[in-house]
Amino acid sequence: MTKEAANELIQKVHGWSLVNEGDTLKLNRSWKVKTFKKGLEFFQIVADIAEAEGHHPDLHLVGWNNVKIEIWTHSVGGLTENDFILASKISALDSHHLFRKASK
Ligand SMILES: C[C@H](O)[C@H](O)[C@H]1CNC2=NC(N)=NC(=O)C2=N1
Repeated sequence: MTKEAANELIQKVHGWSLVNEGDTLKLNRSWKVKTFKKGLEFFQIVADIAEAEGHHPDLHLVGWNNVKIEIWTHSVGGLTENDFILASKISALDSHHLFRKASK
């Protein structure tokens, strides 16, 4: 989709940002987790959604408690509606117990 279309849809997925990485549009969101293992727990829940959707995010767990998820569609080298659907399903998770308070 175009940058214009993405700019419209991004407003509907709370907490996510639109980034342009090497000319590829991606969705991006970060959290701070309480512990390293809670980060992995979060990834497991996200993995279950990804498998159910047949759409898979890039998962990063860096510096023990910084989780970043990027979503884009590799096959088109940019964003599709599926990326926004996956992002909103991740945001709808009840996973507050895994995160540090400040990072929401
Ligand atoms: C065959 C299979 O459905 C495809 O390879 C899917 C799997 N999950 C995917 N996930 C994402 N994010 N982008 C893709 O292009 C993609 N392709």
